[in-house]
Amino acid sequence: MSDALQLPVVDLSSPDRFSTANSIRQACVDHGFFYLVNHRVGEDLVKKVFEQSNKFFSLPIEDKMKLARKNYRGYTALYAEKLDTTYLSTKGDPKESFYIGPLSDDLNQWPLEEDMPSWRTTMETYHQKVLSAATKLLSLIALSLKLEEDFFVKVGALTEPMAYIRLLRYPGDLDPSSEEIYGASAHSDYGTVTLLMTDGVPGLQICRDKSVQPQVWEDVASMSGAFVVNIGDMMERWTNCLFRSTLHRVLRPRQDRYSVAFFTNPNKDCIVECLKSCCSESCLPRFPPIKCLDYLEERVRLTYGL
Ligand SMILES: O=C(O)CCC(=O)C(=O)O
Ligand SMILES: [Fe+2]
Repeated sequence: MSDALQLPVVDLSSPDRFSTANSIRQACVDHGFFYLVNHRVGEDLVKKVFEQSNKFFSLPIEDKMKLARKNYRGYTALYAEKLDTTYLSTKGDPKESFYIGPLSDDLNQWPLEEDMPSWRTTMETYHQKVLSAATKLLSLIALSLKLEEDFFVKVGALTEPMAYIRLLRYPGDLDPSSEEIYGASAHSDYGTVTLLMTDGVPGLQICRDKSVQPQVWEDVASMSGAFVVNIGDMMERWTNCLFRSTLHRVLRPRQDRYSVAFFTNPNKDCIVECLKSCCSESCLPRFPPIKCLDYLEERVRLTYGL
């Protein structure tokens, strides 16, 4: 991994907001991916989330299946998801995951308190902290697009946003002869921004230009303590492809790999439509306006082959 790609670094706590906004713009135009540092999500909390995640995935499969995914929350077993929906031959991705959605409703599923006493509070705290980092980041993204800082607040995106934690485990001990090469097959994320933490085991790759064939894939180096942030498809639609929703995938690891993704999707009724600053007579909107929930439901349906 010595020649792995180093991404641009964005400092979320820098007092110079305009210069930070400029570096975000550059990173989103060039890569659609960057490292986020000084995000104020404590190291101890991140460590606890990985410990609790490890503990949950170590449970017997029967126990995990008691919390099987409902209403987009809960456990998905190995091979349940196929992120590359264009790839017809494989059975699904060899990873297991657990989703925790907005804390404001009662739809989340939690392991029994007596089995995992600090699970729920750890995940709830992480949800709140990362959402607040994402909210701050979105205000800088608004600035970077020459919009008012509170643009995403004003369009309702941040009123009860559909924000999800996805805990992930990619097993390292799969049958070496099995056909899957990828732990997570090639995909782009659906929402505005994703904030990813990993345990440092390599595997993440990005394809910077999805229109060039054959595709060129580059390894992404992890940076201890930093989030790897990437732009999702709704932000790509908002910016009329100025900001890229970059294709990425995860190679099947040689040892167990754990990661925690945080997907920031707008409020379910928020309309995502081309920003005025991103279109002109010579650069027409490439996508029609969509309602966030309709768009997400369609993407999730394809991922699960429903
Ligand atoms: O596990 C990773 O490093 C990436 C996960 C990912 O891309 C996703 O869950 O959308
Ligand atoms: Fe992803």
